Amino acid sequence: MIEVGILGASGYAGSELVRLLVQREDVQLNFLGANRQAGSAVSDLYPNIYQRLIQDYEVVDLQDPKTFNGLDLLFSCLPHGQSQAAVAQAYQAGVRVIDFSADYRLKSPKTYEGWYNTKHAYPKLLAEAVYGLIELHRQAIEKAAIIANPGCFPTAMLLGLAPLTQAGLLDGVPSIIADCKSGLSGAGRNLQGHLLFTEVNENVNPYAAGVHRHTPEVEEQLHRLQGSVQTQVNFIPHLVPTQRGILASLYVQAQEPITEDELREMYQTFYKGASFIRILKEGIYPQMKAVTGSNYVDIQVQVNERTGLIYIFVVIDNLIKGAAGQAVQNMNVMFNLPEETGLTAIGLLP
Ligand SMILES: NC(=O)C1=CN([C@@H]2O[C@H](COP(=O)(O)OP(=O)(O)OC[C@H]3O[C@@H](n4cnc5c(N)ncnc54)[C@H](OP(=O)(O)O)[C@@H]3O)[C@@H](O)[C@H]2O)C=CC1
Ligand SMILES: CC(=O)N[C@@H](CCC(=O)OP(=O)(O)O)C(=O)O
Repeated sequence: MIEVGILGASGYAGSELVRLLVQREDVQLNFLGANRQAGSAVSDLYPNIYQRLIQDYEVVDLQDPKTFNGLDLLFSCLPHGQSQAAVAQAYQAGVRVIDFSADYRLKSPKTYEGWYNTKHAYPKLLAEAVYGLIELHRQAIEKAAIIANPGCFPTAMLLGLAPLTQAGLLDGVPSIIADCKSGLSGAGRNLQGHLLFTEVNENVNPYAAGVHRHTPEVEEQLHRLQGSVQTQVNFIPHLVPTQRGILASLYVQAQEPITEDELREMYQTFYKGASFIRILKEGIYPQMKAVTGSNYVDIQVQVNERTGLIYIFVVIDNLIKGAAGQAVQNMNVMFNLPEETGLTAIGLLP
């Protein structure tokens, strides 16, 4: 039995994690932490899991050593900034932790402070954290004490760009365009900004173009693959009126000729054995809906021989592969379980 505790269980990402874990016989939920929702019943807030959970959300005191008694793993689904101390306390108590926030994703405290306008109080711990993208860092994840679960947009962008980068096809490319769309649950339950139905329904708009905080996260990972600081990412997120889902459309100027068949084969080879990556057949474009409710990642590649541009399209469910599903995948690998355990549901379509 894996005994886990969840902080931020009442949020969208945390509740998706609860939904995935209550269906597991080999996982025990020791506590479900919350802030404003503390004291309310889980099933009042999330009636979809009504019959499974009768416990209430609670305020979790991480200063109390009893909190960590018997705990094998802490999930922190807190907002960035709030997670820093929680992760450090779990680490100091010898409990492994998976952090959903961005607090431990960047290796440089200076970069973190620059993009998040928050000082990092535990800069030494950044070296301990493993970036939890299993398709790239499996071996380190197996042994990790701290997992920095990747951001939802970076998950889609990096899975789309990794094969190309690994093959050296991004070398010498000064910049790429990452045109991304996200559903509304990406903003969390505690509504950031003006996500009123009347404003977002039947509407699409870009935001934070070129200045979104996921930019350094993607660049840092790409540069690790490139072996040096090279390609810059123009990341332009858009809000679309879906509940869930991310579509990343990535545009890269090819430096040398490559055919679409060669490119597709390169992706198939790179992701051979990757349980959740589906490289689609020629002519089929990925759709958000096809992965909604699942941990799958659908990818298509295309070469425009006229313009020399490579197109890569990636879809994920932001709350599953972009958050809770990826975290469960990491947990499975950390505890020597088959990676797919509890994650094999397929998407909901229509
Ligand atoms: N939504 C998404 O698609 C994704 C989210 N993430 C990351 O996951 C984390 C959670 O995001 P999300 O679920 O969307 O956000 P929500 O706003 O929906 O949830 C935030 C959670 O944190 C709790 N919380 C906030 N402040 C405190 C505090 N001071 N003490 C204790 N609990 C607190 C809230 O409790 P309460 O509601 O009771 O106040 C709630 O449970 C973030 O770091 C986010 O960046 C990562 C990938 C994708
Ligand atoms: C639609 C929307 O608002 N999305 C959020 C994504 C937030 C998120 O989930 O952040 P992490 O993945 O870094 O944890 C945003 O753009 O800020």
